[in-house]
Amino acid sequence: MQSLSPPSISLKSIIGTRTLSPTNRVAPSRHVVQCVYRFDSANAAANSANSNFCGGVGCNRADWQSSCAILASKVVSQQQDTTVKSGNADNITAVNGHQTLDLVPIENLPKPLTITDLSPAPMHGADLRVAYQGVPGAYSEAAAGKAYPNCEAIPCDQFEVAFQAVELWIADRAVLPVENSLGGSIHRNYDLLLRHRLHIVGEVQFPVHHCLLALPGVRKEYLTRVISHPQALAQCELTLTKLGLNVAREAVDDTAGAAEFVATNNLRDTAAIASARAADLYGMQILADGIQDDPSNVTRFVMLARDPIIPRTDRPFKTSIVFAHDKGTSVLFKVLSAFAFRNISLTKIESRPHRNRPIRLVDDANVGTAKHFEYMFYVDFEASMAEVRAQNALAEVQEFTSFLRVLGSYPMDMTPWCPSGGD
Ligand SMILES: O=C(O)C(=O)C[C@]1(C(=O)O)C=C[C@@H](O)C=C1
Repeated sequence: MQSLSPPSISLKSIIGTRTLSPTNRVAPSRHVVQCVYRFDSANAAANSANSNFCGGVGCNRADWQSSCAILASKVVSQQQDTTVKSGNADNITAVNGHQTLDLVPIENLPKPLTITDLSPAPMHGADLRVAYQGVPGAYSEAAAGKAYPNCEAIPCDQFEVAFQAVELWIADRAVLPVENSLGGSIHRNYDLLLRHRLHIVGEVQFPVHHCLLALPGVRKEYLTRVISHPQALAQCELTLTKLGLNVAREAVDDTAGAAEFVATNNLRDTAAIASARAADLYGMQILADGIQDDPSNVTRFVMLARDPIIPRTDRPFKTSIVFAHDKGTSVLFKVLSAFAFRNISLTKIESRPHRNRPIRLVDDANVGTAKHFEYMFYVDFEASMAEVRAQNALAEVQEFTSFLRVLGSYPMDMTPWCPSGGD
């Protein structure tokens, strides 16, 4: 990943802040159903017989019991002419051969929430409000539209702000990228998943189709740098080189923000990697289309909510967990065998530093002190927490681990594969 070289670009300085009006807020729902996941093997069969094992809330066992609540809020869909809506079929038009939403003048685009905007306040429920990181035209906005077609997408200037927007009832959901097929994991969001108490309630896999954008009239030869989100730069690295663009790469907070930055500052020596929709929104021309190094470039986003959904067995589900062990990686094989013995496929393993205890010292009087790095392991597996085999697997995992948390059990994205479709 390229880091910013001086002068660094602060998107905050170009997008400013926004004060929330009362109508920008979400009322807490009154319809709340409680439920609890139990991984106790002795209770597993009973839990499964009681199809959604709702009703019990007491977490009187170990800390790996995740008690939770299901929000049964009724969301009223309502069109608001002044707001950019992601994925609303009525607004879609074809521009430059791409599907885009109707264009909105830049000054009317919603400004991203910042950390200083976050204050909880009730509101009278309208559309489902979905927080994403970036500015309008970001892939995350489009992913929010795919996940919740009639939602009101709320831009946030940082991932952390999107988490907090949901926790403080400013938004109902957050849609955040966790991994890309070329660029790999978005580590920041793994760390934030652990730090916050939100639940994963769904996933969307979104085809990411990058364009090289410049101001109208600018030619490739004028360019001295390319700016974008570090993931986008990584996903286009080979193609940029093939295009002869051996110029500086600079990282900014999001792809559409890069386009906005070039447009706002009238930079004729700088290109942005972003979506065709960002080109439309910020008045940029597309110098090159489809510049991702692999045509089937896909980013996986997770949807987060304050409360989990009830796991089911009538469609494919995935479950995401995070665990740690006092003795570090030595336990990994045992943990993973709990899934292998039950024929449960893992779809992802990620490890991150154990922030509370990053180093374990092992003293040996004869040879000195070994310094082992400690990790948090994130695992996604293909089963629903409503299945006995998943409950039994987690009961076993719990025996080997000192910390275990279920991040969510949610439907897998099974939408038909269309790699060139999204931007
Ligand atoms: O910058 C954006 O447009 C984003 O939505 C962020 C993001 C990411 O974080 O990976 C999302 C999808 C693409 O992989 C590139 C960037």
